[in-house]
Amino acid sequence: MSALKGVPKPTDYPDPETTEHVTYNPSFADLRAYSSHLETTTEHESPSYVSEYRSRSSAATKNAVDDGFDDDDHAAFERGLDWVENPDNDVICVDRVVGRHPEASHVCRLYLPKEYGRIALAWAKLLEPADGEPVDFVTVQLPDATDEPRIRVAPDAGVTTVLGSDYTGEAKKSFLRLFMHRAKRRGGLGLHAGSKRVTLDDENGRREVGQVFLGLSGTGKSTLTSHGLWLDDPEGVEMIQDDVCALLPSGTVAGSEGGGLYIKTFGLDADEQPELHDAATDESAVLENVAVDDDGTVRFDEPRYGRNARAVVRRSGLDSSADGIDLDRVDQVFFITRNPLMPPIARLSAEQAAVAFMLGESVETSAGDPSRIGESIRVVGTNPFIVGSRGEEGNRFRNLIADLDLECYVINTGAVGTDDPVDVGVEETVAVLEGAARGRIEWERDADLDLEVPSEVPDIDIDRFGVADRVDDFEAAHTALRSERRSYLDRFDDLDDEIADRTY
Ligand SMILES: Nc1ncnc2c1ncn2[C@@H]1O[C@H](COP(=O)(O)OP(=O)(O)O)[C@@H](O)[C@H]1O
Ligand SMILES: C=C(OP(=O)(O)O)C(=O)O
Repeated sequence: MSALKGVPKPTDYPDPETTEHVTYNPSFADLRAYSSHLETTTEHESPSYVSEYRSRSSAATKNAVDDGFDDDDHAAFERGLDWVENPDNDVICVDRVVGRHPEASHVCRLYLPKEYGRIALAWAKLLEPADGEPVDFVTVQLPDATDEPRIRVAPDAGVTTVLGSDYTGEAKKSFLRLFMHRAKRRGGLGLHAGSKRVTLDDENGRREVGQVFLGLSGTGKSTLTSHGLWLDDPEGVEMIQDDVCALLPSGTVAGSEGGGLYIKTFGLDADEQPELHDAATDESAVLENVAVDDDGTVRFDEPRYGRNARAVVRRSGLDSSADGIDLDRVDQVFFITRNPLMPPIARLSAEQAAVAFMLGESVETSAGDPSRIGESIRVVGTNPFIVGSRGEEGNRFRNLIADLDLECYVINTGAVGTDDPVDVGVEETVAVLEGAARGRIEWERDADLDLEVPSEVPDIDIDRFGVADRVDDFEAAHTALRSERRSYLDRFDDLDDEIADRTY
């Protein structure tokens, strides 16, 4: 039993190099072997697993900054530490690095029971190996420790204990949450966002456009950052990062995961998303909660184990991956929404962008709370992993983008309209993004929405997506939405008034 009271520091955990019962940095092959009893091997020779927990347990997650910890919370850390220290346990420990930029790079250490090698395998493929630097973040994940999940995060110490959940996303997000927290402590901001670089060569000459996409889990960051926009050489797209970035005061958008992506696979279609489909059917992928028959046939179209089916795909297996994970310069920021009263794209002023950031309008997806799929939600920064004041987060976002000459847009990747809704499909969003990158969208003021919306987008019939035409009593719905937005923003005491005053 550890003598420690409270939250351990990373250095309080046993040294995996010298502790006999800890298997340190096993190979991918070994990690796979430890979970062979849980594996169905796919037709592509990749391993596939089914987990008991198939999404994050957000309601069971507390952090010491926002929630305040009592003895019970501290006991969760002691439980994790005791388990790692106990020589009777078969412990594996894997080190990885999150982030490559010198101002946003941290060594992460994950401890797990050996039989859950599959979690370490999937997670280790997302990140890059560490090179012996001191450890910054530690997570202990013990899926069988409790009947109900309990996830406790101590941001300043850099440690997380996950009890009772075997979902790989808990390990993944435990480190990314702290990566974002450290970026904020250093004057930047962690973003739940992906980034890409689009190279264009058209009548306006050769140029590169850096794009960043902020969105809630399951709303399109990976899909849109990985998509090649159907461009042909010498034009092209590079996926730089798909999930979490750090906006540094210099304007650089530093990436976090240098090894792979944790993509959603339900409905993954070879024609619609060729790059991701190829990567998910590569031997190097790790599948979770995907329908795989006993003979190894993979069925991405079947929600056999729920809709939050996932694959870890390697950047090396993804055609659109860039070598780097940092975007030196961002030109365009897209807020992904799923609010049915929003058009497929609207152009925002810098002040409206800070409003969009704060509103974080979306709907619940299978990655968040599967029991509430489709319900409207607001999450500041579309980032459920913020630690600390949300209002200050909005002020920081506005201050950081104020000096960068950015174009900001909100895009709706869900349905437009409530009474006669129409889905904005991936192909339509991709056309909108290509139009925005080339500067070929014609804009007009929409008096109903009080926003700038497209009158023309090359290759799609944008008139099909008129919001007011698809809502029976649009005026009443829009008035209610505006006042709801305003009272929501009023809840953030420390949000600067000039941001709240720009509510659209
Ligand atoms: N217009 C759209 N744009 C992006 N994704 C869409 C769109 N319509 C439907 N989808 C689906 O939504 C899901 C988005 O998941 P993903 O890209 O993994 O989200 P994230 O990376 O934000 O967690 C995919 O299953 C994708 O096929
Ligand atoms: C892993 C998760 O996040 P994302 O969908 O952003 O990959 C998750 O929320 O479970």
